[in-house]
Amino acid sequence: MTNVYTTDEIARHDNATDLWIVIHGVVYDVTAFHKEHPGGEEVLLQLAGQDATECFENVGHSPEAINRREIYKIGVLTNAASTDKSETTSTEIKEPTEDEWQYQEPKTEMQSWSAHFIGAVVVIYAVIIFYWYNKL
Ligand code: HEM
Repeated sequence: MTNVYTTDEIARHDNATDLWIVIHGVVYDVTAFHKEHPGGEEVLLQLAGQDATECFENVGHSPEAINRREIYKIGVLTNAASTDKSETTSTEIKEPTEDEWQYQEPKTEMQSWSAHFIGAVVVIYAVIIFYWYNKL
């Protein structure tokens, strides 16, 4: 069964000899890894015992880094701690799916098919105007 941790519990693992971080609600023990982290040990030390999701995503880690992350997974963050402060005794927390762990590109307002459609209309108009001018 997956281990479930509270933010308070995770916060206790905040140093070089005991270093946990949270990414997308998943808890990683990177004690053994932080010294060999290609991005430097400092960044991981600064976020020790905390949620490192934003930093992890901002860097735009490679798929290799995302896969490597799995080696250090030790459990998940309890929903009670991440969403609200209410007490819960349930340990049956849904494990995030592979999709939830992957970095998702922010959804743009305009879907790509409509962008292509508008692009095509602009091109058609440009061709019509071009021929129209050449006929004059
Ligand atoms: C278990 C967690 C992590 C793993 C396994 C990991 C792994 C890696 C790997 C393999 C790279 C080399 C580049 C790449 O393949 O993308 C890298 C680079 C880097 N990482 Fe991480 N990383 C983790 C967490 C973090 C966090 C939480 C931060 C932010 C605080 C961070 C910041 C960076 C930076 C700044 C680089 C350098 C990027 C560059 O040079 O372009 N990493 N990491």
